[in-house]
Amino acid sequence: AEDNGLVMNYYKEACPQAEEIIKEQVKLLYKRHKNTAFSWLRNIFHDCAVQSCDASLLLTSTRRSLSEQEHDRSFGLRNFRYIDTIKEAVERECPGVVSCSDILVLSAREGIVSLKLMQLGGPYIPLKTGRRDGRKSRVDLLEAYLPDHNESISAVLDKFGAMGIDTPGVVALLGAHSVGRTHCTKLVHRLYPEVDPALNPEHIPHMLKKCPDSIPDPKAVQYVRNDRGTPMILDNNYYRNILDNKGLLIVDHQLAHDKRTKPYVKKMAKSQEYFFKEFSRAITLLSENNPLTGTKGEIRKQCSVSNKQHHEEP
Ligand code: HEM
Ligand SMILES: [Ca+2]
Ligand SMILES: [Ca+2]
Repeated sequence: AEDNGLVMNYYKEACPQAEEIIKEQVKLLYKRHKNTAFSWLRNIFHDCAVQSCDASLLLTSTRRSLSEQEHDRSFGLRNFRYIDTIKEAVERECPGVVSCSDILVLSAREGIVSLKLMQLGGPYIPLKTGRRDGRKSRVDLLEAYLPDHNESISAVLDKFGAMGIDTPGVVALLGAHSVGRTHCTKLVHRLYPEVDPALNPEHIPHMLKKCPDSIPDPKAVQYVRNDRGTPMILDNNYYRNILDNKGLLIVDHQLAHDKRTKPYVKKMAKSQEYFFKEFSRAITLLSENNPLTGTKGEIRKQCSVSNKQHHEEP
């Protein structure tokens, strides 16, 4: 990320209020729908890790192409319509200036603020801007970039390593699972036909109560909270959970047991400060993955459709 074309406060001339408007909108949305903060945090992973922070994630399906949102690894992503709310607020002030990819990245930063990171002594993460929006959804490439919930730690480290994110960075990013939820579809293989013996027996009754069916109705909203202790707070409780065998996903569990990652898990479980330091470093790296700058890409008018599509299908 030496010179990727991104700069601090890219919009200072063309739209000086941009970052403030995004901050205000994320705050207002959080007041009305707390779970929007989880979405902004998850979005930065699902967009930036898939080739580029180019807002490819935000494109919906068209006649010709399937959206990344429709992939099984995107299951549970939500609140996209509120990205439009933020974009519309920015467009009212400066039409056609601020990219959806910058909105996605900055909303993640503000979502992190809503999740109390700063109140706990964490930093306000300074992030560069100047990203432009891609024109295509990359569903065909998604599996090559986004690890699945049961992937090996080796594969996870490789995928993040390709973005320049090292082992402590990966361990810190998975700390995002200190908030939000996981649907039963991603968990039932650990409960049925028999309970995974690696799970903490104290955690099992709760999981069985929340996921009572071995084949959950995909339409029913059945889920377990990622961190029962502090579900709305981005803290280091995740690391204590996974060391205690209360990690929900196989990757969460493995993170606490693989010899490459375990030392960092222990360190982050002990030190909130160390977690915050690594987390903000890794979020910065993730946010700068392979951006489109200069004359590449476009500034989308509406985040869910590329500009060309916008004209073809009004
Ligand atoms: C190996 C990497 C990862 C895997 C396999 C993974 C997988 C998952 C899965 C399966 C869920 C549950 C979705 C659902 O059922 O609704 C989830 C939730 C979540 N993930 Fe990850 N994740 C990974 C890394 C990350 C990273 C790096 C971040 C952010 C920096 C992140 C943020 C979140 C958040 C905030 C939620 C809760 C979403 C909500 O409540 O709406 N994850 N993840
Ligand atoms: Ca992308
Ligand atoms: Ca928590």
